Amino acid sequence: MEVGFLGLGIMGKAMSMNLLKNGFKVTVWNRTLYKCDEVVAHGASVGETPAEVVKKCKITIAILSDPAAALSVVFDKDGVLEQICNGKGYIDMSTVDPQTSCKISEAITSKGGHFLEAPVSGSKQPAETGQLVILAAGDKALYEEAGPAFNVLGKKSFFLGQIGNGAKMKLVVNMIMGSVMNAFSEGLVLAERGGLNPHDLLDVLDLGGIANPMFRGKGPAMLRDDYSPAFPLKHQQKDMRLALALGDQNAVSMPVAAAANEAFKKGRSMGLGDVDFSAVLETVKLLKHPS
Ligand SMILES: NC(=O)C1=CN([C@@H]2O[C@H](COP(=O)(O)OP(=O)(O)OC[C@H]3O[C@@H](n4cnc5c(N)ncnc54)[C@H](OP(=O)(O)O)[C@@H]3O)[C@@H](O)[C@H]2O)C=CC1
Ligand SMILES: O=CC(=O)O
Repeated sequence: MEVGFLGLGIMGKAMSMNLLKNGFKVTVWNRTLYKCDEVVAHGASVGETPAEVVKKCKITIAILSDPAAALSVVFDKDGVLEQICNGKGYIDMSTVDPQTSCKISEAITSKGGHFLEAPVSGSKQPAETGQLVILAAGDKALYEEAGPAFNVLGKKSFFLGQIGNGAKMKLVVNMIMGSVMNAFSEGLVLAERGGLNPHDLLDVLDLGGIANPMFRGKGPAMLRDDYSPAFPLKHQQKDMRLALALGDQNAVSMPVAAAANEAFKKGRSMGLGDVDFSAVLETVKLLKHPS
């Protein structure tokens, strides 16, 4: 199967490499062209524009930063809309809000194309090892057609019904993840300032009822101040912001998520937007040790 792939950031590069390794023919496009080099070295072709990729491929996948990027690649000059037509499918795996997904869906389907939103849960390493969780909604026939690609990219796919449900599920999951990361960061600092060994805290957490792969995976690096980006902090803050808007729309009070959003915003203001979201720990460390 020939697949188009738009966006070769942390996730897109890992996912397109996985498709190549598993025998898919892949044509890629990235706004910053040099980021295509590594996947081209592994056999990918390059399209000069999103439109050119869609023209060549029956199914095109995108995974881009945020709603503005997702909309730009579809609606701008040389964008997806210029070539999408009957018989072609477009799958947006970016984390966006349901309104953005609906706007893209309406535009694609008004041209006769098929659209699926399919944001993913799981980060750089699950993307590299094909262990993502795929949260799809929209065109069921396209979901089934994309099954062989989803089986390579993920360990489990969910079909959640109408457009918007995939985005909503992803935002709920990431709202919880961002809130938990803040509580974890406060715990690490509290343990250390309270005279405990934070490595002991990691061991204790790992044996109890709140044991968590995120604590196990990121905790030791956080204690070394190592924030190599797997999930950039700026994207986690975008997800908190979009989840809070969903809370607004549904009159759900979310004081914990609102506080977590503020902490990620603080992280951005400290210049931490491009490092891993676990760097929110630095916003807790900022508070002075009581004398
Ligand atoms: N990293 C992670 O752990 C996970 C991320 N996600 C979500 O997946 C998406 C991608 O994340 P990730 O790969 O980490 O992000 P990156 O920041 O590494 O990559 C972002 C991609 O979007 C492209 N892009 C940004 N703005 C534009 C624009 N205006 N027009 C065209 N292309 C644009 C970038 O192009 P360029 O190279 O030119 O800048 C790049 O290809 C996000 O929505 C994120 O929330 C979901 C699950 C896990
Ligand atoms: O969106 C981020 C993730 O780890 O999932």
